[in-house]
Order: sequence, then C-alpha cells, then structure tokens
Amino acid sequence: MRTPRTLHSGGDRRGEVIRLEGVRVDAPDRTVLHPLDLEVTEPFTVLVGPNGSGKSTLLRLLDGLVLPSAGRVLVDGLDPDRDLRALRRRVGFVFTDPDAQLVMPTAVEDVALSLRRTDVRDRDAHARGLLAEAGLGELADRSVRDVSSGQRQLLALTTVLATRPRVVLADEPTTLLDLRTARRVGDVLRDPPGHVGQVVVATHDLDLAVRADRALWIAAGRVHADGPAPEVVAAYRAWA
Ligand SMILES: Nc1ncnc2c1ncn2[C@@H]1O[C@H](COP(=O)(O)OP(=O)(O)OP(=O)(O)O)[C@@H](O)[C@H]1O
Repeated sequence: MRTPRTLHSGGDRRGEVIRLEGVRVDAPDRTVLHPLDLEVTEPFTVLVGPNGSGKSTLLRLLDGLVLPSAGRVLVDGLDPDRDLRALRRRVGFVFTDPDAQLVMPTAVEDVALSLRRTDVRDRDAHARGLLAEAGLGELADRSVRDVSSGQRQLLALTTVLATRPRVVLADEPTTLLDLRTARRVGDVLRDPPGHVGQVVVATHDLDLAVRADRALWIAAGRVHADGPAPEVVAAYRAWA
C-alpha cells in the first residue's frame, strides 16, 4: 500500500465525476482492493459492507490518503497521485474520530481555521454563522473537549464544509451518535450546501445508507453489488 510522497498543484482541470480505472490496492501480505473500474456521478453515494471489506480504503483512495498499487483515480478531474494539493482543495474528508480534525481551543476557532483559504473577511463572524446554521451556536466559545461526541462529530462536519469542498468524503460519520444527531448528520450529507457536488460515505449505519442515491456493497475487496441505495441496502440487510 503506497502513501503520497509529493504535493504539487495540477492546475485547474475540472470534471464532475469520480472515476477509478483498474484500481488495485495491495497491502504487504495481500490484496485489499481487487482491480476495480468505477464511475460515480450521483450526488450521494454510500459504501456498505462487512468490517474489513475495503470501504475505508476505497474512500481514502479518493482523497489520496491511500494511493493505488495499480490503476488510476480521478476525482473532479484530478489524480491524487499527481495533483494532491489541488485535490485537497476540492475534497473534504470527515474522519470517524472528530478529534482527528478538531485542533483549536474553541469551536469557533476550529471553524475559522477552516476559512483561512477562503475569501471570507471576518472569519470569526462567519464561523459563528456557520455554527448557528449547524445548530451549534451555543458551543462557539466552548472548548471542543467539553462538548459531547455527537456535537464534536457535527462540529467536525461543519469545519469540513466551511472549506467549501466540491466533494465530501465521510468515514463512519454517525458512529457513536444518538438517533437524533445521526439523523441531523444524515440531513446535512443528503442535502449539503450548494457548493458540494458529491458526497461519498462509508458506513454501517443502514438508516443513513438507505437515504443515498447509490450504494456499493463492498465484500472482500470487491464490489459485490452496485445500484440504487434502497435495493442494495435491502439486499445487504437480508444477507447480514
Ligand atoms: N495500511 C494497511 N496495511 C495492511 N492492511 C491494511 C491496511 N489498511 C487496511 N488494511 C486491511 O485492509 C482490509 C480493509 O480495510 P478497510 O479499513 O478498508 O475496511 P473497512 O471495510 O473500512 O472496515 P471497517 O468496516 O471495519 O471500517 C482490512 O483487512 C485491513 O486490515
């Protein structure tokens, strides 16, 4: 399994699709993802499947966190292997553990930090507005360590959306969330801000998965089923 070594800009090429061409991912001892050709154009796609099937690996390929051992990945026209810096400006990744991306002392500072590459002038005021929209206004000046895990997860999602990504990738974004908060996170992923063209989520939360346009059922490093989310999720539920 390779990890990215260099960062350089790939200019301003632009596409509207996620494409995998003959992509394979090898770990030292085995193949984690078998050769895969895939094109994703739907606004909301989910990856479902058993533990260890390769969902996170597939998701991480789309952000250059994992590079293919063979084949090519294109996200919004950019190849993570060559255009990583440009890709990272277009793609936001929500990690399972919100603490991986919440680094500032307070919630509002975390969101303001995400705004540093935007043309927003009053980052503090704008960050407070985004927090209020996310229903987190009261947390603005609190330490992120003092809020619940569900609020942290919503906050992490808010910080990612604040960077105005075209593509949002989320790995188990509803883990540890109560039903109500999970639904709120699902609402945002289902109906994100207008600048987001595509959302791809790896999840075991089938209530979330069924809300997607398309689902890929990943099993042992291969796409076992691919189609409209309600059908694929129903088949996966019946199998599981
Ligand atoms: N860097 C790595 N080196 C070796 N093996 C790895 C590496 N990353 C992932 N794997 C293995 O690849 C397989 C797929 O892992 P992956 O995390 O993609 O699965 P997943 O479907 O997301 O699982 P889960 O639902 O448990 O999160 C697992 O068996 C995992 O142990």
